Amino acid sequence: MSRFRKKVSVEKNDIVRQAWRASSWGIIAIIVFSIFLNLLRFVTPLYIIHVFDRVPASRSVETLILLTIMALLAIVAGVALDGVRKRMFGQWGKWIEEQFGQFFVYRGLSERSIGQSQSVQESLDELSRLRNFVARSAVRWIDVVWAPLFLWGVYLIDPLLGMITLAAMFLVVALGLLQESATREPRRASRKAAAEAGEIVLNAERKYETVGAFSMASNLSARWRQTTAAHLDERERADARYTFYRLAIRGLGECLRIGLIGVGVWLFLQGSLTLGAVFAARILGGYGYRYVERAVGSWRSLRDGMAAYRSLKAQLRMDNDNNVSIHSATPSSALVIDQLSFRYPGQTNYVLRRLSLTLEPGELLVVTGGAGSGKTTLSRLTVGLLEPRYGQVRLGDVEVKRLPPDVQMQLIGYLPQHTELFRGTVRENIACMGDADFDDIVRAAKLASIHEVLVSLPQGYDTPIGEEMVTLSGSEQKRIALARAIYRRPRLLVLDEPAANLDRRSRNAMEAAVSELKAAGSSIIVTQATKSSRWNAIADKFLILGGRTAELSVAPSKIDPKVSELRRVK
Ligand SMILES: Nc1ncnc2c1ncn2[C@@H]1O[C@H](COP(=O)(O)OP(=O)(O)OP(=O)(O)O)[C@@H](O)[C@H]1O
Repeated sequence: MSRFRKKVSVEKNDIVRQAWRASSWGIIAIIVFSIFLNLLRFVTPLYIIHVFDRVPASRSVETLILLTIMALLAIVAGVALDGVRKRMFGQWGKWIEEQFGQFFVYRGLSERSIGQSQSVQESLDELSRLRNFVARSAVRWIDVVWAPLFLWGVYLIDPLLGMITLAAMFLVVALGLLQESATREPRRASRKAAAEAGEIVLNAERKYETVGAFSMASNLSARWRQTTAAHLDERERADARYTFYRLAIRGLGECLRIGLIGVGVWLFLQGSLTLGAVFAARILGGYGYRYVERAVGSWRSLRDGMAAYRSLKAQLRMDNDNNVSIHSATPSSALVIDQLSFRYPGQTNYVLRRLSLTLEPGELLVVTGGAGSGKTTLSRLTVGLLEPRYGQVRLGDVEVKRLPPDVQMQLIGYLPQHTELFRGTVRENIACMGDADFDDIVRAAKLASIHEVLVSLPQGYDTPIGEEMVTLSGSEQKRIALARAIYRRPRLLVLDEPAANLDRRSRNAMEAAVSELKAAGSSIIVTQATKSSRWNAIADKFLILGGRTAELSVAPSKIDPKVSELRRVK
Protein backbone atom coordinates (compact mmCIF):
# COMPACT_ATOMS: atom_id res chain seq x y z
CA MET A 1 0.00 0.00 0.00
CA SER A 2 2.85 2.38 0.71
CA ARG A 3 3.51 4.85 -2.05
CA PHE A 4 6.43 6.31 -0.09
CA ARG A 5 9.12 3.72 -0.65
CA LYS A 6 11.37 5.30 -3.27
CA LYS A 7 14.83 6.23 -2.10
CA VAL A 8 16.15 9.76 -2.51
CA SER A 9 19.82 10.05 -3.32
CA VAL A 10 21.21 12.74 -1.04
CA GLU A 11 24.44 12.92 -3.03
CA LYS A 12 22.72 14.35 -6.07
CA ASN A 13 21.75 17.97 -6.52
CA ASP A 14 18.19 19.16 -6.03
CA ILE A 15 17.50 16.79 -3.18
CA VAL A 16 14.34 18.66 -2.22
CA ARG A 17 12.93 18.48 -5.74
CA GLN A 18 13.80 14.78 -5.85
CA ALA A 19 11.93 14.22 -2.59
CA TRP A 20 8.85 16.02 -3.93
CA ARG A 21 9.05 13.99 -7.13
CA ALA A 22 9.39 10.73 -5.17
CA SER A 23 6.31 11.70 -3.11
CA SER A 24 4.19 12.86 -6.06
CA TRP A 25 2.14 9.65 -6.56
CA GLY A 26 1.43 9.43 -2.86
CA ILE A 27 0.28 13.06 -2.79
CA ILE A 28 -1.98 12.56 -5.85
CA ALA A 29 -3.54 9.49 -4.15
CA ILE A 30 -4.15 11.51 -0.98
CA ILE A 31 -5.83 14.32 -2.93
CA VAL A 32 -8.06 11.90 -4.87
CA PHE A 33 -9.05 10.10 -1.64
CA SER A 34 -9.82 13.47 -0.04
CA ILE A 35 -12.10 14.47 -2.94
CA PHE A 36 -14.10 11.22 -2.67
CA LEU A 37 -14.17 11.30 1.11
CA ASN A 38 -15.55 14.84 1.27
CA LEU A 39 -18.11 14.17 -1.44
CA LEU A 40 -19.27 11.19 0.60
CA ARG A 41 -19.79 13.54 3.55
CA PHE A 42 -22.77 15.01 1.64
CA VAL A 43 -24.52 11.63 1.72
CA THR A 44 -25.84 12.01 5.30
CA PRO A 45 -27.47 15.44 4.76
CA LEU A 46 -29.01 14.21 1.46
CA TYR A 47 -30.23 11.06 3.22
CA ILE A 48 -31.88 13.16 5.96
CA ILE A 49 -33.60 15.44 3.42
CA HIS A 50 -34.99 12.42 1.56
CA VAL A 51 -35.96 10.44 4.67
CA PHE A 52 -37.60 13.39 6.45
CA ASP A 53 -39.22 15.09 3.49
CA ARG A 54 -39.83 12.54 0.71
CA VAL A 55 -40.38 9.17 2.44
CA PRO A 56 -43.26 10.36 4.69
CA ALA A 57 -45.00 11.79 1.58
CA SER A 58 -44.60 8.56 -0.46
CA ARG A 59 -44.91 6.26 2.62
CA SER A 60 -42.57 3.84 0.76
CA VAL A 61 -40.74 1.44 3.11
CA GLU A 62 -38.70 0.07 0.17
CA THR A 63 -37.36 3.56 -0.56
CA LEU A 64 -36.48 4.00 3.11
CA ILE A 65 -34.63 0.67 3.19
CA LEU A 66 -32.81 1.38 -0.07
CA LEU A 67 -31.78 4.88 1.02
CA THR A 68 -30.60 3.57 4.40
CA ILE A 69 -28.48 0.80 2.80
CA MET A 70 -26.93 3.33 0.38
CA ALA A 71 -26.19 5.76 3.21
CA LEU A 72 -24.61 3.00 5.33
CA LEU A 73 -22.45 1.85 2.41
CA ALA A 74 -21.35 5.44 1.81
CA ILE A 75 -20.45 5.85 5.50
CA VAL A 76 -18.42 2.60 5.51
CA ALA A 77 -16.62 3.68 2.31
CA GLY A 78 -15.92 7.12 3.87
CA VAL A 79 -14.50 5.60 7.06
CA ALA A 80 -12.29 3.22 5.01
CA LEU A 81 -11.02 6.06 2.80
CA ASP A 82 -10.31 8.21 5.86
CA GLY A 83 -8.36 5.35 7.46
CA VAL A 84 -6.27 4.73 4.34
CA ARG A 85 -5.62 8.45 3.91
CA LYS A 86 -4.46 8.87 7.53
CA ARG A 87 -2.21 5.83 7.16
CA MET A 88 -0.70 7.33 4.02
CA PHE A 89 0.06 10.58 5.84
CA GLY A 90 1.71 8.54 8.61
CA GLN A 91 3.82 6.66 6.07
CA TRP A 92 4.78 9.89 4.35
CA GLY A 93 6.01 11.31 7.68
CA LYS A 94 7.98 8.12 8.42
CA TRP A 95 9.46 8.14 4.92
CA ILE A 96 10.68 11.74 5.36
CA GLU A 97 12.39 10.91 8.66
CA GLU A 98 13.96 7.74 7.27
CA GLN A 99 15.23 9.46 4.14
CA PHE A 100 16.87 12.41 5.82
CA GLY A 101 17.55 11.47 9.49
CA GLN A 102 20.85 9.69 8.94
CA PHE A 103 21.86 12.28 6.39
CA PHE A 104 21.45 15.16 8.86
CA VAL A 105 23.37 13.27 11.56
CA TYR A 106 26.16 12.59 9.07
CA ARG A 107 26.18 16.12 7.72
CA GLY A 108 26.01 17.73 11.17
CA LEU A 109 28.85 15.60 12.54
CA SER A 110 31.03 16.00 9.48
CA GLU A 111 30.54 19.77 9.45
CA ARG A 112 33.71 20.39 11.37
CA SER A 113 33.41 24.05 12.42
CA ILE A 114 33.14 24.58 16.15
CA GLY A 115 30.10 26.70 16.99
CA GLN A 116 29.43 27.68 13.39
CA SER A 117 26.48 25.60 12.34
CA GLN A 118 23.30 24.52 13.99
CA SER A 119 23.63 21.43 16.13
CA VAL A 120 22.75 17.95 14.90
CA GLN A 121 20.06 17.70 17.56
CA GLU A 122 18.46 20.93 16.30
CA SER A 123 18.30 19.51 12.76
CA LEU A 124 16.82 16.26 14.07
CA ASP A 125 14.27 18.18 16.14
CA GLU A 126 13.28 20.11 13.02
CA LEU A 127 12.97 16.87 11.06
CA SER A 128 10.79 15.42 13.76
CA ARG A 129 8.59 18.57 13.79
CA LEU A 130 8.20 18.24 10.02
CA ARG A 131 7.31 14.55 10.38
CA ASN A 132 4.78 15.35 13.12
CA PHE A 133 3.15 17.96 10.93
CA VAL A 134 2.95 15.64 7.93
CA ALA A 135 1.82 12.57 9.89
CA ARG A 136 -0.70 14.28 12.18
CA SER A 137 -1.77 17.75 11.07
CA ALA A 138 -1.39 17.96 7.29
CA VAL A 139 -4.70 16.08 6.88
CA ARG A 140 -6.50 18.94 8.67
CA TRP A 141 -5.10 21.51 6.24
CA ILE A 142 -6.10 19.36 3.27
CA ASP A 143 -9.63 19.12 4.70
CA VAL A 144 -10.04 22.79 5.59
CA VAL A 145 -10.15 23.74 1.89
CA TRP A 146 -13.51 21.90 1.83
CA ALA A 147 -15.04 24.10 4.54
CA PRO A 148 -16.29 26.70 1.99
CA LEU A 149 -18.10 23.89 0.12
CA PHE A 150 -20.02 22.88 3.23
CA LEU A 151 -20.72 26.55 3.95
CA TRP A 152 -22.04 26.91 0.42
CA GLY A 153 -24.29 23.87 1.01
CA VAL A 154 -25.80 25.55 4.10
CA TYR A 155 -26.20 28.81 2.17
CA LEU A 156 -28.08 26.99 -0.62
CA ILE A 157 -30.47 25.55 1.96
CA ASP A 158 -31.02 29.01 3.46
CA PRO A 159 -28.87 32.20 3.25
CA LEU A 160 -29.61 33.14 6.89
CA LEU A 161 -28.29 29.78 8.12
CA GLY A 162 -25.30 30.27 5.81
CA MET A 163 -24.56 33.67 7.40
CA ILE A 164 -24.75 32.17 10.91
CA THR A 165 -22.27 29.43 9.93
CA LEU A 166 -19.95 31.97 8.31
CA ALA A 167 -20.02 34.17 11.43
CA ALA A 168 -19.15 31.17 13.62
CA MET A 169 -16.25 30.29 11.31
CA PHE A 170 -14.85 33.83 11.57
CA LEU A 171 -15.21 33.76 15.34
CA VAL A 172 -13.40 30.44 15.69
CA VAL A 173 -10.49 31.78 13.61
CA ALA A 174 -10.35 34.90 15.82
CA LEU A 175 -10.44 32.80 19.01
CA GLY A 176 -7.71 30.54 17.62
CA LEU A 177 -5.45 33.53 16.89
CA LEU A 178 -6.09 34.97 20.36
CA GLN A 179 -5.30 31.61 21.93
CA GLU A 180 -2.03 31.44 20.01
CA SER A 181 -0.87 34.92 20.99
CA ALA A 182 -1.96 34.52 24.65
CA THR A 183 -0.07 31.24 25.13
CA ARG A 184 3.04 31.92 23.03
CA GLU A 185 5.08 33.80 25.65
CA PRO A 186 4.40 31.51 28.67
CA ARG A 187 5.05 28.46 26.49
CA ARG A 188 8.39 29.87 25.35
CA ALA A 189 9.38 30.77 28.94
CA SER A 190 8.31 27.34 30.16
CA ARG A 191 10.36 25.57 27.47
CA LYS A 192 13.41 27.68 28.33
CA ALA A 193 13.11 26.97 32.07
CA ALA A 194 12.57 23.23 31.40
CA ALA A 195 15.70 23.13 29.20
CA GLU A 196 17.73 24.93 31.89
CA ALA A 197 16.51 22.54 34.61
CA GLY A 198 17.35 19.54 32.40
CA GLU A 199 20.79 20.99 31.70
CA ILE A 200 21.53 21.34 35.43
CA VAL A 201 20.85 17.62 36.00
CA LEU A 202 22.68 16.49 32.86
CA ASN A 203 25.71 18.59 33.66
CA ALA A 204 25.83 17.42 37.26
CA GLU A 205 25.59 13.78 36.18
CA ARG A 206 28.49 14.22 33.78
CA LYS A 207 30.64 15.97 36.35
CA TYR A 208 29.89 13.49 39.09
CA GLU A 209 33.46 13.57 40.43
CA THR A 210 33.33 17.27 41.25
CA VAL A 211 29.74 17.01 42.47
CA GLY A 212 30.67 14.13 44.79
CA ALA A 213 33.98 15.57 46.00
CA PHE A 214 32.44 18.93 46.95
CA SER A 215 29.09 17.50 48.13
CA MET A 216 27.36 19.81 45.66
CA ALA A 217 24.19 17.68 45.45
CA SER A 218 22.14 19.84 47.85
CA ASN A 219 23.13 23.14 46.15
CA LEU A 220 22.43 21.71 42.70
CA SER A 221 19.10 20.17 43.69
CA ALA A 222 18.01 23.53 45.21
CA ARG A 223 18.98 25.26 41.95
CA TRP A 224 17.06 22.61 39.97
CA ARG A 225 13.97 23.12 42.16
CA GLN A 226 14.12 26.89 41.62
CA THR A 227 14.36 26.53 37.84
CA THR A 228 11.70 23.83 37.72
CA ALA A 229 9.33 26.01 39.78
CA ALA A 230 9.67 28.75 37.13
CA HIS A 231 8.94 26.18 34.41
CA LEU A 232 5.88 24.84 36.24
CA ASP A 233 4.51 28.37 36.85
CA GLU A 234 4.83 29.30 33.19
CA ARG A 235 3.38 26.01 32.03
CA GLU A 236 0.43 26.37 34.37
CA ARG A 237 -0.19 29.89 32.99
CA ALA A 238 -0.01 28.61 29.39
CA ASP A 239 -2.29 25.64 30.21
CA ALA A 240 -4.89 27.88 31.92
CA ARG A 241 -5.08 30.22 28.91
CA TYR A 242 -5.12 27.31 26.48
CA THR A 243 -7.99 25.64 28.37
CA PHE A 244 -9.97 28.91 28.44
CA TYR A 245 -9.79 29.36 24.67
CA ARG A 246 -10.37 25.66 23.92
CA LEU A 247 -13.53 25.74 26.03
CA ALA A 248 -14.65 28.96 24.30
CA ILE A 249 -14.11 27.34 20.88
CA ARG A 250 -15.97 24.20 21.91
CA GLY A 251 -18.81 26.28 23.38
CA LEU A 252 -19.00 28.30 20.17
CA GLY A 253 -19.42 25.02 18.21
CA GLU A 254 -22.31 23.97 20.48
CA CYS A 255 -23.90 27.42 20.08
CA LEU A 256 -23.65 27.13 16.30
CA ARG A 257 -25.39 23.75 16.30
CA ILE A 258 -28.18 24.99 18.59
CA GLY A 259 -28.40 28.23 16.61
CA LEU A 260 -28.77 26.39 13.30
CA ILE A 261 -31.51 24.16 14.71
CA GLY A 262 -33.30 27.03 16.53
CA VAL A 263 -33.28 29.41 13.55
CA GLY A 264 -33.98 26.50 11.17
CA VAL A 265 -37.06 25.39 13.11
CA TRP A 266 -38.20 29.03 13.22
CA LEU A 267 -37.85 29.13 9.42
CA PHE A 268 -39.80 25.83 9.30
CA LEU A 269 -42.56 27.44 11.35
CA GLN A 270 -42.53 30.35 8.88
CA GLY A 271 -43.01 27.74 6.14
CA SER A 272 -39.78 28.58 4.29
CA LEU A 273 -37.86 25.36 5.18
CA THR A 274 -38.65 21.68 5.61
CA LEU A 275 -37.53 19.82 8.74
CA GLY A 276 -35.22 17.62 6.63
CA ALA A 277 -33.50 20.73 5.27
CA VAL A 278 -33.06 22.10 8.83
CA PHE A 279 -31.20 18.95 9.97
CA ALA A 280 -29.21 18.77 6.73
CA ALA A 281 -28.07 22.38 7.27
CA ARG A 282 -27.14 21.51 10.86
CA ILE A 283 -24.94 18.60 9.67
CA LEU A 284 -23.29 20.54 6.82
CA GLY A 285 -22.64 23.55 9.09
CA GLY A 286 -21.20 21.19 11.71
CA TYR A 287 -18.71 19.70 9.21
CA GLY A 288 -17.61 23.13 7.95
CA TYR A 289 -17.14 24.45 11.48
CA ARG A 290 -15.28 21.33 12.63
CA TYR A 291 -12.83 21.53 9.71
CA VAL A 292 -12.01 25.16 10.52
CA GLU A 293 -11.79 24.43 14.25
CA ARG A 294 -9.39 21.51 13.72
CA ALA A 295 -7.20 23.53 11.35
CA VAL A 296 -7.08 26.43 13.84
CA GLY A 297 -6.13 23.93 16.58
CA SER A 298 -3.16 22.74 14.54
CA TRP A 299 -2.00 26.22 13.52
CA ARG A 300 1.18 25.89 15.63
CA SER A 301 1.99 22.56 14.05
CA LEU A 302 1.64 24.13 10.58
CA ARG A 303 3.89 27.05 11.52
CA ASP A 304 6.53 24.78 13.10
CA GLY A 305 6.33 22.32 10.20
CA MET A 306 6.79 25.05 7.59
CA ALA A 307 9.66 26.68 9.53
CA ALA A 308 11.33 23.25 9.84
CA TYR A 309 10.82 22.60 6.13
CA ARG A 310 12.40 25.95 5.15
CA SER A 311 15.37 25.43 7.47
CA LEU A 312 16.04 21.83 6.36
CA LYS A 313 15.69 22.83 2.73
CA ALA A 314 18.27 25.59 3.21
CA GLN A 315 20.65 23.10 4.88
CA LEU A 316 20.27 20.65 2.01
CA ARG A 317 21.03 23.47 -0.46
CA MET A 318 24.11 24.46 1.55
CA ASP A 319 25.32 20.90 1.38
CA ASN A 320 25.13 20.90 -2.41
CA ASP A 321 27.46 23.91 -2.54
CA ASN A 322 30.21 22.15 -0.58
CA ASN A 323 31.44 19.62 -3.10
CA VAL A 324 35.24 19.77 -3.60
CA SER A 325 37.35 17.73 -5.98
CA ILE A 326 40.69 16.52 -4.66
CA HIS A 327 43.76 16.32 -6.87
CA SER A 328 45.62 13.01 -6.61
CA ALA A 329 48.79 14.88 -5.53
CA THR A 330 47.07 16.39 -2.47
CA PRO A 331 47.96 13.58 -0.01
CA SER A 332 51.71 13.91 -0.64
CA SER A 333 51.80 17.72 -0.78
CA ALA A 334 53.20 20.00 1.90
CA LEU A 335 51.06 21.47 4.68
CA VAL A 336 50.93 25.21 4.03
CA ILE A 337 49.80 27.71 6.65
CA ASP A 338 49.42 30.90 4.69
CA GLN A 339 48.89 34.33 6.36
CA LEU A 340 46.63 32.68 8.91
CA SER A 341 44.69 35.01 11.23
CA PHE A 342 42.00 33.97 13.65
CA ARG A 343 39.79 35.42 16.35
CA TYR A 344 36.82 33.73 17.98
CA PRO A 345 33.34 35.00 17.11
CA GLY A 346 32.36 37.88 19.39
CA GLN A 347 36.01 38.55 20.41
CA THR A 348 37.99 41.60 19.31
CA ASN A 349 41.50 40.22 19.94
CA TYR A 350 43.12 37.98 17.39
CA VAL A 351 44.60 34.74 18.80
CA LEU A 352 46.78 34.31 15.70
CA ARG A 353 47.89 37.00 13.24
CA ARG A 354 49.28 36.46 9.75
CA LEU A 355 51.07 33.22 10.62
CA SER A 356 52.82 31.52 7.69
CA LEU A 357 54.80 28.32 7.56
CA THR A 358 55.27 25.23 5.44
CA LEU A 359 55.67 21.69 6.68
CA GLU A 360 56.92 19.15 4.17
CA PRO A 361 56.05 15.44 4.40
CA GLY A 362 58.22 13.88 7.09
CA GLU A 363 58.75 17.15 8.99
CA LEU A 364 57.95 17.77 12.66
CA LEU A 365 56.94 21.18 13.99
CA VAL A 366 57.03 21.78 17.73
CA VAL A 367 54.75 24.59 18.92
CA THR A 368 55.50 26.07 22.35
CA GLY A 369 53.44 28.66 24.19
CA GLY A 370 52.07 29.51 27.60
CA ALA A 371 48.46 29.20 28.72
CA GLY A 372 46.08 30.95 26.33
CA SER A 373 48.76 31.60 23.71
CA GLY A 374 46.74 29.80 21.02
CA LYS A 375 48.18 26.28 20.80
CA THR A 376 44.80 24.57 20.84
CA THR A 377 43.38 27.16 18.45
CA LEU A 378 46.22 26.54 15.97
CA SER A 379 45.75 22.76 16.31
CA ARG A 380 42.01 23.09 15.61
CA LEU A 381 42.63 25.37 12.63
CA THR A 382 45.17 22.93 11.22
CA VAL A 383 42.81 19.95 11.32
CA GLY A 384 39.89 22.02 9.96
CA LEU A 385 37.84 22.25 13.16
CA LEU A 386 37.91 26.05 12.95
CA GLU A 387 37.60 28.25 9.90
CA PRO A 388 40.33 30.94 9.53
CA ARG A 389 39.20 34.57 9.59
CA TYR A 390 41.88 35.38 7.04
CA GLY A 391 44.45 33.23 5.26
CA GLN A 392 44.39 29.51 4.70
CA VAL A 393 45.56 26.12 5.94
CA ARG A 394 46.18 23.91 2.90
CA LEU A 395 47.36 20.48 1.99
CA GLY A 396 48.85 21.28 -1.39
CA ASP A 397 46.18 23.30 -3.18
CA VAL A 398 43.20 22.21 -1.11
CA GLU A 399 42.09 23.98 2.05
CA VAL A 400 41.93 21.47 4.90
CA LYS A 401 38.54 22.92 5.89
CA ARG A 402 37.15 21.99 2.47
CA LEU A 403 38.41 18.38 2.41
CA PRO A 404 35.50 15.96 2.05
CA PRO A 405 34.96 14.10 5.37
CA ASP A 406 36.07 10.70 4.04
CA VAL A 407 39.29 12.20 2.62
CA GLN A 408 39.97 14.12 5.81
CA MET A 409 39.47 10.90 7.80
CA GLN A 410 42.21 9.23 5.76
CA LEU A 411 44.63 12.15 5.75
CA ILE A 412 44.40 13.70 9.19
CA GLY A 413 44.99 12.37 12.67
CA TYR A 414 44.32 14.47 15.77
CA LEU A 415 44.94 13.99 19.45
CA PRO A 416 42.98 16.71 21.29
CA GLN A 417 44.23 18.14 24.55
CA HIS A 418 41.40 16.49 26.49
CA THR A 419 40.87 12.81 25.75
CA GLU A 420 37.44 12.02 24.36
CA LEU A 421 36.43 8.38 24.14
CA PHE A 422 33.05 7.11 22.99
CA ARG A 423 30.67 4.64 24.52
CA GLY A 424 31.68 1.43 22.75
CA THR A 425 34.49 -1.14 22.78
CA VAL A 426 38.19 -0.30 22.74
CA ARG A 427 38.42 -1.74 19.24
CA GLU A 428 35.57 0.51 18.03
CA ASN A 429 37.14 3.55 19.66
CA ILE A 430 40.47 3.01 17.93
CA ALA A 431 38.65 2.49 14.61
CA CYS A 432 36.76 5.82 15.00
CA MET A 433 33.53 3.89 15.73
CA GLY A 434 33.62 2.23 12.29
CA ASP A 435 34.74 -1.09 10.84
CA ALA A 436 38.47 -1.63 10.51
CA ASP A 437 41.01 -4.34 9.94
CA PHE A 438 41.86 -5.83 13.33
CA ASP A 439 45.56 -6.10 12.41
CA ASP A 440 45.67 -2.33 11.75
CA ILE A 441 44.06 -1.70 15.13
CA VAL A 442 46.58 -3.90 16.93
CA ARG A 443 49.46 -2.27 15.03
CA ALA A 444 48.27 1.19 16.09
CA ALA A 445 47.82 0.03 19.70
CA LYS A 446 51.34 -1.41 19.73
CA LEU A 447 52.74 1.79 18.28
CA ALA A 448 50.96 3.74 21.03
CA SER A 449 52.30 1.22 23.62
CA ILE A 450 48.84 0.32 24.89
CA HIS A 451 48.58 -3.19 23.41
CA GLU A 452 49.74 -4.99 26.59
CA VAL A 453 47.23 -3.09 28.70
CA LEU A 454 44.40 -3.87 26.28
CA VAL A 455 45.03 -7.60 26.04
CA SER A 456 44.98 -7.79 29.84
CA LEU A 457 41.45 -6.30 29.99
CA PRO A 458 38.61 -8.80 30.73
CA GLN A 459 37.39 -8.86 27.12
CA GLY A 460 40.59 -7.64 25.48
CA TYR A 461 39.97 -5.27 22.61
CA ASP A 462 36.23 -5.92 22.92
CA THR A 463 36.04 -4.46 26.43
CA PRO A 464 33.41 -1.74 26.59
CA ILE A 465 34.61 1.69 27.65
CA GLY A 466 33.02 5.12 27.60
CA GLU A 467 32.13 8.15 29.66
CA GLU A 468 30.39 6.23 32.42
CA MET A 469 32.55 3.10 32.38
CA VAL A 470 35.91 4.47 33.37
CA THR A 471 37.99 1.36 33.84
CA LEU A 472 41.21 2.84 32.47
CA SER A 473 43.59 5.43 33.87
CA GLY A 474 43.87 8.88 32.29
CA SER A 475 47.22 8.04 30.66
CA GLU A 476 45.84 4.73 29.28
CA GLN A 477 42.87 6.54 27.82
CA LYS A 478 45.23 9.05 26.21
CA ARG A 479 47.23 6.25 24.61
CA ILE A 480 44.02 4.74 23.21
CA ALA A 481 43.24 8.17 21.77
CA LEU A 482 46.76 8.24 20.30
CA ALA A 483 46.20 4.81 18.73
CA ARG A 484 42.98 6.20 17.20
CA ALA A 485 44.89 9.22 15.85
CA ILE A 486 47.58 7.13 14.19
CA TYR A 487 45.85 3.90 13.12
CA ARG A 488 45.20 5.18 9.60
CA ARG A 489 48.84 6.33 9.32
CA PRO A 490 47.68 9.88 8.63
CA ARG A 491 49.43 12.23 6.25
CA LEU A 492 49.10 15.03 8.83
CA LEU A 493 49.17 14.32 12.56
CA VAL A 494 48.41 17.03 15.14
CA LEU A 495 49.04 16.30 18.81
CA ASP A 496 47.81 18.99 21.20
CA GLU A 497 49.88 18.86 24.39
CA PRO A 498 50.25 15.08 24.13
CA ALA A 499 52.75 14.78 26.97
CA ALA A 500 50.58 16.50 29.60
CA ASN A 501 49.75 14.17 32.52
CA LEU A 502 51.77 11.28 31.04
CA ASP A 503 54.31 9.22 32.92
CA ARG A 504 57.79 8.74 31.49
CA ARG A 505 56.94 5.36 29.90
CA SER A 506 53.91 6.79 28.09
CA ARG A 507 55.91 9.82 26.97
CA ASN A 508 58.60 7.57 25.51
CA ALA A 509 55.91 5.57 23.71
CA MET A 510 54.48 8.79 22.32
CA GLU A 511 57.88 9.92 21.04
CA ALA A 512 58.57 6.53 19.47
CA ALA A 513 55.21 6.61 17.66
CA VAL A 514 55.88 10.15 16.41
CA SER A 515 59.35 9.18 15.15
CA GLU A 516 57.98 6.18 13.28
CA LEU A 517 55.22 8.16 11.57
CA LYS A 518 57.64 10.96 10.72
CA ALA A 519 59.99 8.44 9.12
CA ALA A 520 57.03 7.11 7.12
CA GLY A 521 56.40 10.60 5.69
CA SER A 522 53.77 12.15 7.96
CA SER A 523 53.91 15.88 8.72
CA ILE A 524 53.52 16.24 12.46
CA ILE A 525 52.64 19.14 14.73
CA VAL A 526 53.17 18.76 18.46
CA THR A 527 52.25 21.47 20.95
CA GLN A 528 53.68 21.90 24.43
CA ALA A 529 53.09 24.43 27.20
CA THR A 530 56.66 24.81 28.42
CA LYS A 531 59.97 24.83 26.59
CA SER A 532 61.53 21.40 26.77
CA SER A 533 64.33 19.69 24.95
CA ARG A 534 62.26 16.52 24.58
CA TRP A 535 61.56 16.88 20.87
CA ASN A 536 64.82 18.64 19.91
CA ALA A 537 66.45 15.56 18.46
CA ILE A 538 63.74 14.90 15.90
CA ALA A 539 62.09 18.33 15.39
CA ASP A 540 62.57 20.20 12.12
CA LYS A 541 60.88 23.46 13.03
CA PHE A 542 59.90 25.32 16.16
CA LEU A 543 57.13 27.84 16.62
CA ILE A 544 56.89 29.91 19.77
CA LEU A 545 53.49 31.47 20.37
CA GLY A 546 53.39 34.41 22.72
CA GLY A 547 50.18 36.41 22.85
CA ARG A 548 50.21 38.72 19.83
CA THR A 549 53.45 37.41 18.30
CA ALA A 550 54.75 34.16 16.93
CA GLU A 551 58.38 33.22 16.31
CA LEU A 552 59.22 30.57 13.79
CA SER A 553 62.66 28.99 13.76
CA VAL A 554 64.28 26.08 12.00
CA ALA A 555 66.16 23.41 13.93
CA PRO A 556 69.90 24.25 13.74
CA SER A 557 70.76 20.98 12.04
CA LYS A 558 68.13 21.63 9.32
CA ILE A 559 68.90 25.24 8.43
CA ASP A 560 68.63 25.83 4.75
CA PRO A 561 70.92 28.72 3.90
CA LYS A 562 68.17 30.19 1.72
CA VAL A 563 65.69 30.38 4.60
CA SER A 564 66.06 32.91 7.40
CA GLU A 565 66.59 31.20 10.72
CA LEU A 566 64.14 33.25 12.73
CA ARG A 567 60.96 34.93 11.61
CA ARG A 568 58.77 37.12 13.75
CA VAL A 569 55.14 37.51 12.82
CA LYS A 570 53.16 40.40 14.36
N1 LIG B 1 35.59 29.00 22.12
C1 LIG B 1 36.28 30.12 22.43
N2 LIG B 1 35.65 31.32 22.38
C2 LIG B 1 36.31 32.45 22.69
N3 LIG B 1 37.60 32.50 23.03
C3 LIG B 1 38.27 31.34 23.12
C4 LIG B 1 37.64 30.09 22.82
N4 LIG B 1 38.54 29.11 22.97
C5 LIG B 1 39.69 29.71 23.35
N5 LIG B 1 39.54 31.05 23.44
C6 LIG B 1 40.55 32.05 23.78
O1 LIG B 1 41.57 31.99 22.80
C7 LIG B 1 42.84 32.13 23.39
C8 LIG B 1 43.72 30.94 22.99
O2 LIG B 1 43.17 29.77 23.56
P1 LIG B 1 43.82 28.34 23.34
O3 LIG B 1 42.96 27.33 24.01
O4 LIG B 1 44.09 28.15 21.90
O5 LIG B 1 45.18 28.51 24.10
P2 LIG B 1 46.22 27.39 24.56
O6 LIG B 1 47.56 27.93 24.22
O7 LIG B 1 45.85 26.06 23.99
O8 LIG B 1 45.99 27.41 26.12
P3 LIG B 1 46.14 26.19 27.19
O9 LIG B 1 47.60 25.81 27.20
O10 LIG B 1 45.73 26.81 28.48
O11 LIG B 1 45.26 25.10 26.73
C9 LIG B 1 42.62 32.25 24.88
O12 LIG B 1 42.71 33.61 25.23
C10 LIG B 1 41.22 31.72 25.09
O13 LIG B 1 40.61 32.41 26.16
